[in-house]
Amino acid sequence: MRPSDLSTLPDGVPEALEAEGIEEFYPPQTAAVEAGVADGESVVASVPTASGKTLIAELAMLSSVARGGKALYIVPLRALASEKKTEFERWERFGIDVGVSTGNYQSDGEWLASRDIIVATSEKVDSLIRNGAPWVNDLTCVVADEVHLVDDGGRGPTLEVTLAKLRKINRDLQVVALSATVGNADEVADWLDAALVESDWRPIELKMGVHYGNAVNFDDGSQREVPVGNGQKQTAALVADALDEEVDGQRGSSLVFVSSRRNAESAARRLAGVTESRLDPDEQAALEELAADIRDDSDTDTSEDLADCVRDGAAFHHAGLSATQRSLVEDAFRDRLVKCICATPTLAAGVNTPARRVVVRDWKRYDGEFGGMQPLDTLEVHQMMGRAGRPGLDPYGEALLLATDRDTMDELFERYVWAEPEDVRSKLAAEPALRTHVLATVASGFATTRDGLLEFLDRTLYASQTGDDSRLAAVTDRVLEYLEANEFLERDDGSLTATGIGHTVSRLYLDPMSAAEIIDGLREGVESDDDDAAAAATANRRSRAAGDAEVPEDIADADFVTGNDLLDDGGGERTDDAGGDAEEAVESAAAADGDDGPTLSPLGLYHLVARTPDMYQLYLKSGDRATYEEQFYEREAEFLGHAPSEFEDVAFEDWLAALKTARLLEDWASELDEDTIAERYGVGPGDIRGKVDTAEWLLGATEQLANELDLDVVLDVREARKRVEDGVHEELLDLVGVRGVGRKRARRLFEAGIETRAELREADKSVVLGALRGREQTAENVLKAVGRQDPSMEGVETDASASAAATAGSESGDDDGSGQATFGDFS
Ligand SMILES: Nc1ncnc2c1ncn2[C@@H]1O[C@H](COP(=O)(O)OP(=O)(O)OP(=O)(O)O)[C@@H](O)[C@H]1O
Repeated sequence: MRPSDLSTLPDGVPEALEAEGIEEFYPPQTAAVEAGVADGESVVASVPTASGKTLIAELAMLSSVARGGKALYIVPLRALASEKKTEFERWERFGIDVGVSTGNYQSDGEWLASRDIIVATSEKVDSLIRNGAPWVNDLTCVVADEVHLVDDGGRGPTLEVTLAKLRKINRDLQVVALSATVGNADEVADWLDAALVESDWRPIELKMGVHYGNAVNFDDGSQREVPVGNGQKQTAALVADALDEEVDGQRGSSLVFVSSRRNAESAARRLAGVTESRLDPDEQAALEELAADIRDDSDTDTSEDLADCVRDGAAFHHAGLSATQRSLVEDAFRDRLVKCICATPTLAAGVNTPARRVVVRDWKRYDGEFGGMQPLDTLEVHQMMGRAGRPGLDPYGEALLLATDRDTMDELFERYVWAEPEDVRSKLAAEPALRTHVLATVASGFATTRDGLLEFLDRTLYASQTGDDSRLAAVTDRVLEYLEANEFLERDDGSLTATGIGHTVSRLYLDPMSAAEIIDGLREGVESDDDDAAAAATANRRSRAAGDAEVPEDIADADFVTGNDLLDDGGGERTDDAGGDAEEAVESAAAADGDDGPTLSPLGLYHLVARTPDMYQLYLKSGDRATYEEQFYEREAEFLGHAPSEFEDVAFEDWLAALKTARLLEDWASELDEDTIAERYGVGPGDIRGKVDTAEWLLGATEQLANELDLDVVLDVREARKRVEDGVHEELLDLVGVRGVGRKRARRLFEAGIETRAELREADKSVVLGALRGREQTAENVLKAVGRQDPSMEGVETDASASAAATAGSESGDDDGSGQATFGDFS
């Protein structure tokens, strides 16, 4: 079957598809068309990676739009949202408007309402529904990408409930769910009342095998000799072997999956030795440039390490990298410039980075629940393996595991090569998931009674899988009690109503437990301020719920698909749609808040939001406990709420971990440079941005809660929020991160008229940066160096005043923390 055989697509689209090289549909695509995907029928497609799932979704969406409808494409990661948007934008020349809505891209409701295809994360869609986005009612087609992630305990329930809500809003909705090959795709199809397209077909052969001794043993019984030299590691031998084999003039690139960030970094450093010796001069020159771009993006040790590896043709990839660095690495790998990436499993979660050879080096991870290292799920390993084989580039893909003894080789064949992936199981019947979704379901009017609520939950995968709703009912009842006790819901004769504050919590996209913690902390702060802040802070200690158990340091860095990455990526989505007029209300409350000055310290507020379940706290590493215990006693009077005693071990550690996170935010707000923050807290630039984004969102929510509850602390909260926000002004974002330019220096450059990275490049960067750093340099010289003399800068310091600024700089925390002169204070 060919695109031109379809009469449902908008005019011109079939020809455009054929011009792109899609002359015949792949077999799973033909099966989906036969199941009615282009005629408005719901379909679940459970097929291997790279087998053309996106086109199945496009056929559904484009046909739906051609019939006058509107389509929504739900992605699991923000990074994927922009990737998909760019992909779909090629349809704009046929009059199809594409929009994206994620935390990063704020798009107003009306503009989104005018789009034909909207791409969004599931959290964003959930938030849009909670905030009553009217266009949601007009949807005719919804695509759920990577639907097997409903199995994820953290984010799965949001996708599950969101699909249930969308289907309740619009009974005729076409649902197209794209899934990896899983054990029970039929159950997912049953749940969605969809036809099932299931297939093992792939456009490129995927050979799976295990390297043991001096050879790879493949699933088809064949062997490939890959000797491991003396002192060499198996991974290095395999990466070298792929690179040394030219097929159609192309050498093979490799993707190596490891269990933690630290492992990714050290493996990349080692493998850089393998790739470096195989680069040609053109590649070397291009990689030098790429390394410079990576250094330009951020000023931390992580960036430095990454740039060093990239210069030699290898890279690491994990959540500690900034978004820009991640995409630079991904693009260079796709362009075959970077020959090898060592990645944590996040990279397997859909971002399009195929390689000829995939090596799953670490197949165990630390599991706090079961203790010790546990094998990864088959599904997860299959997702990593599925990255092997680049369509159109490689004749085949190879996915390899490593064994150092025969028993392990047998185990790996059993567990991953021969095994079928696990079933997808709903994770909805857990209190943390239901706490937030029950409140939102009632607040947005999807249910008004307990029975109505249970009936709604009956539409979920959980209900359809278990057929027994007693557990769901039991957890729901416990959650209802919790929500009532915290005054988010009222129950009267079986009817359920969200309170005013309950509505706000739902719209703000807060976990009700975060909201309860924040409200308690604020109230406590107001009361203890009335009494005596210092005395009250030490009184009334009580135990808090158990937090994270101690985790070995290296393991604490591990970031798996089900862990920090996904949650950081979407969990902290901001809901600017909520309470559009709240800003105004806060203004008036602030005006009425006639305080003489702040009564709650920013650190106290950072700590308050850092201990909510919506913030992923920093871990305490070895040696941290003593540091933060000391700070705990020094800053005790600033904490809001009841601190646990040091004898309550787990709760106390949890409190200290929140203090560490709060201290990072405090350092950020005081404009300490990124490099020093990264080193002090043992984090990467991506982590810093993640914490800051989440804190901004939570402090904004705290401000609205304080206002709504009429607590006399609105100004304090606003002050704390602004400090975090002003850590980097929007206008400075482009400059911050250029190597050697922290936030303070960016401001100086901005004031001197250099407002963008491009302008900085145009100017002689080394001269400018030299001037920024040098003790002898004056502002005047800097301006001269960049060929500008802004009249508003008249009267900038002379040499003498600059050296005075240098001395002051060392006290007030200048940009690089070295006490050297920046270029004085123009303002
Ligand atoms: N019928 C076809 N003929 C030729 N090429 C195709 C066809 N369908 C899809 N492709 C191409 O195959 C590649 C892989 O497709 P796609 O990215 O949609 O796979 P996928 O199943 O979504 O993969 P993943 O699971 O990795 O997200 C793309 O480059 C796409 O353009």
